[in-house]
Amino acid sequence: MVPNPSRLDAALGSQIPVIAPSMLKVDFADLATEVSRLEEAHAHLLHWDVMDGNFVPNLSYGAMLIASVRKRTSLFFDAHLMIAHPEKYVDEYLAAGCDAITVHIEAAPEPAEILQRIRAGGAHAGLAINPHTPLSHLEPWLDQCDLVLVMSVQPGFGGQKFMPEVLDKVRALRSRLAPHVRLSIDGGIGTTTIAAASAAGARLFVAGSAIFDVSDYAIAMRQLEQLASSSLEC
Ligand SMILES: O=C(CO)[C@H](O)[C@H](O)COP(=O)(O)O
Ligand SMILES: [Fe+2]
Repeated sequence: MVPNPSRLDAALGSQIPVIAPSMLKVDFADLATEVSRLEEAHAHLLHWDVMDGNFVPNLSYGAMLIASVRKRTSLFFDAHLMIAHPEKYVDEYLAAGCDAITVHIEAAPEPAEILQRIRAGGAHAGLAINPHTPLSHLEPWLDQCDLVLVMSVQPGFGGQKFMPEVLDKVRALRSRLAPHVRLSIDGGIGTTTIAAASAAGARLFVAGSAIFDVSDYAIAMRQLEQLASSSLEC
């Protein structure tokens, strides 16, 4: 299956909040079933957390696994590359069928070429920013991005506590710096935090524990969606 960027628009609508299940807490022994359960729960996309044990102190999976799941589903694939030297690997993620590929500004401080390569490969290009990195590092590249992912935990692990101080970044991006970019927030998003993230301007909400720690994924996702929708900033 080839990447199809227009499906992000279909998935996101204009300003409709979208929940992005993080494929970090799935049952990897039964991955195909997990993907079917998410499809049945009306997930629009899958968020793939790629960790290299170098850029972050944890190791997850890579392009081979994503490519094998690509054969089973047409869901939008949102790859979050928490890896050093992403320029060496981005082509593998394009070939694996990712529809959006996000690299960290801390791993690619001069990302123009990599963003251009992602777009040329037919995918949406995203930049992620860690909680303690100033927004000024992102600013020169915002007009070359389709997505910005604001980390609301230190990247590397699921199940961490949401850092409310990152909401200032979300607000600045939304209101001033990048009002047209799809704003994603990742880490500690759940029923007690999603409303604040939505009110600040996030529209794509990555959630791991808040979905996979609940037995019914559909109920978990619907509740998050409702909380996000009822708190949209004006
Ligand atoms: O990028 C990530 C971690 O680096 C994950 O997407 C994130 O942690 C999701 O998990 P949770 O919702 O449990 O915080
Ligand atoms: Fe992530």
